[in-house]
Amino acid sequence: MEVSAKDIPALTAVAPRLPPASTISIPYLAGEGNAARLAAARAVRELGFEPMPHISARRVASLAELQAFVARAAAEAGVERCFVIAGDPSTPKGPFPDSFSLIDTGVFERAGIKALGVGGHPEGHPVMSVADRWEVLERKCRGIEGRGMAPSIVTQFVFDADVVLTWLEALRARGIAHPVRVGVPGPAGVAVLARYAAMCGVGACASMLAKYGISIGKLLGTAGPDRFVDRLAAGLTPAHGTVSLHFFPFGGIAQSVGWIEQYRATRKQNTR
Ligand SMILES: NC(=O)C1=CN([C@@H]2O[C@H](COP(=O)(O)OP(=O)(O)OC[C@H]3O[C@@H](n4cnc5c(N)ncnc54)[C@H](O)[C@@H]3O)[C@@H](O)[C@H]2O)C=CC1
Ligand SMILES: Nc1nc(=O)c2c([nH]1)NC[C@@H]1CN(c3ccc(C(=O)N[C@@H](CCC(=O)O)C(=O)O)cc3)CN21
Repeated sequence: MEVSAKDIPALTAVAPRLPPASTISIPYLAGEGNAARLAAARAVRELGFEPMPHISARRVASLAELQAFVARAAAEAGVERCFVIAGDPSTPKGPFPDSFSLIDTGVFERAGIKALGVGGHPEGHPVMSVADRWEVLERKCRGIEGRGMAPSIVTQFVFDADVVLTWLEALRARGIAHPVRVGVPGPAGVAVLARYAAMCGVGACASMLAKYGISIGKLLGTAGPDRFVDRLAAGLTPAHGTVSLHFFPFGGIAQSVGWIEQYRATRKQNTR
């Protein structure tokens, strides 16, 4: 589950209902600085979860800033896993244009970080061709492994589970065997989901939205990932490797946790 600094009170409220040691991602939002994200990481640790701060390459001003952030995250919040991502700014703020340039500093393993997540893009990517995408993903994973850390992949959210299944097949066919967390939008109002899709550059045509359960004629309604998770669970085979979910709680933390509880209760046979 992804929880930003300002959502820590909401996480605290539902904490007893989440499995202990769940990984909680702390995204790098434009409005939240390093101090706020460090405080969030400490709070996540104190609640008994595993904090995974995101580092957005294009938002980091200097190597010194990166070193200080990772060192403090490790020392103050016991952080052992981070997620590296390029980030949306069209011009990098400092010396890091992409995720690989962060990995390549050596800062993470030197600070005792054990696992690094990178982004996957089942539906395509705003700036890279298909071939570049695979090459970049392989290079990032190799870089992480070469530095003695464990790579994992967290995908950008999509609305169509078939797109994810096809992408997973291509990923495994290329020999990339690392665990994947599939980004899934938690339940939210249809207009909210459409707004996040637009903000995050996620293509959401009517037929994909329909597969998620969103009908264009019902913009005032809400939609949850029931059909998406059903379809994904039905389509997954051992050949798809280790796959779990990463919730983007666009409709609120409590709503996503409530959805997970309800889904578990009604579809026990599909959960692992
Ligand atoms: N997968 C996910 O969960 C998330 C994805 N994103 C977005 O996905 C995009 C790609 O991130 P990564 O896969 O980490 O790429 P990356 O760091 O592996 O970079 C791959 C290539 O794309 C170029 N690039 C990346 N972002 C760019 C941008 N905003 N403007 C111009 N060129 C850019 C880089 O310079 C590099 O050549 C980012 O813009 C990021 O904001 C953001 C948050 C979460
Ligand atoms: N391209 C891209 N950039 C991202 O930053 C990003 C993704 N994709 N995909 C997955 C997550 C989702 N993320 C986001 C992006 C923006 C907000 C954000 O601005 N939230 C505002 C409310 C905006 C609104 O409701 O219109 C906030 O105050 O929380 C939150 C999470 C971060 N991640």
